[in-house]
Amino acid sequence: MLYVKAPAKINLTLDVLNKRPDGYHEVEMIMTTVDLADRIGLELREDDAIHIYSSNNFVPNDHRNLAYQAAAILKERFKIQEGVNITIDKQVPIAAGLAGGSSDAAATLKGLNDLWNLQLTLDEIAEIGSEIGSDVPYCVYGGTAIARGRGEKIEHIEAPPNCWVVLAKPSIGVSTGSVYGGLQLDSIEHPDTQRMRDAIAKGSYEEMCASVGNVLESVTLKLHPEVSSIKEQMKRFGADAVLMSGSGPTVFGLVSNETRTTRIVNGLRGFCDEVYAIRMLGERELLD
Ligand SMILES: C[C@@](CO)(OP(=O)(O)O)[C@H](O)COP(=O)(O)OP(=O)(O)OC[C@H]1O[C@@H](n2ccc(N)nc2=O)[C@H](O)[C@@H]1O
Ligand SMILES: Nc1ncnc2c1ncn2[C@@H]1O[C@H](COP(=O)(O)OP(=O)(O)O)[C@@H](O)[C@H]1O
Repeated sequence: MLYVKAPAKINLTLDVLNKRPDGYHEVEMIMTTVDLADRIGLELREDDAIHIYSSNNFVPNDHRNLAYQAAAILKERFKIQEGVNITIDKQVPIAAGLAGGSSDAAATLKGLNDLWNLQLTLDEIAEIGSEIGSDVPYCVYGGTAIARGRGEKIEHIEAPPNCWVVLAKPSIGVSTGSVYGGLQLDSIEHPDTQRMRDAIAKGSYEEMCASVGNVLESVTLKLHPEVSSIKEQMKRFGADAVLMSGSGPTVFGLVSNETRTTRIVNGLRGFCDEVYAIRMLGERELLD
């Protein structure tokens, strides 16, 4: 069995520039990997089948699973006669704005590239990943990056200043498509992506905290007011910056010290079922 890590991401910024004729939105967003990951197990089968196993009942076990789609696309493109058992040890909250499914797909592509000896480069794997979902190419590389286009054009940047990240996921799932669909393009308050980029380049934690922003936040907050109260609680307990990740509903808080991190986690436990205190993992080479 080959095991591959599939880490979650958070969006430090997420801006939407316009809506494209193909229905997708042109984005500009800074993403960074955090230290919370699914573990994907890959085991080849002699027959032609792809089987998904997961102890989490919310993980689809058929073609709807993005890891299944990753295996299917490689099998078809490279005419592979073998099948594969894919075991997903789910640690990343589902439908949360943390790219868990996309990261599972990316890890499956990378693992099968090795097992089937396909000798694809990371760029080639990312290109194939873009057919599965907009976030998959970023997940193939991991680390810290600016994503553009519909999310698939990746520019790597340096890691942000390290800090604690508190994640709080309310027990609702959010559909990414309906959040993008609910966006009022003429009344967007754009985050300052360049300011975030400069803050990261300077290694300034304070500037980074002052520059977070996500245009999808107001859409999800309207649909799910509980996200708003989690944001308020996180601020009240002392996070230095608080933002929703991706299309939500997970809220993350950035915190510079451990004592305050513990206080925030304890404070949130009464309000929210899923709370995690983790670290940023913004360097690509730390991922394996
Ligand atoms: C919002 C973000 C931010 O990182 O992440 P999540 O909240 O999913 O983690 C991403 O843009 C999500 O990427 P991903 O989840 O891969 O989206 P896809 O499967 O490609 O698309 C799902 C749906 O979202 C909408 N969509 C997605 C990406 C984009 N740039 N414009 C869009 O309008 C489309 O309606 C599409 O049908
Ligand atoms: N491997 C997977 N893990 C989790 N969800 C998956 C997976 N494959 C497909 N899905 C489906 O994709 C949807 C979005 O899941 P996920 O990738 O966790 O969220 P997000 O895109 O918000 O980060 C879920 O509703 C789930 O049914």
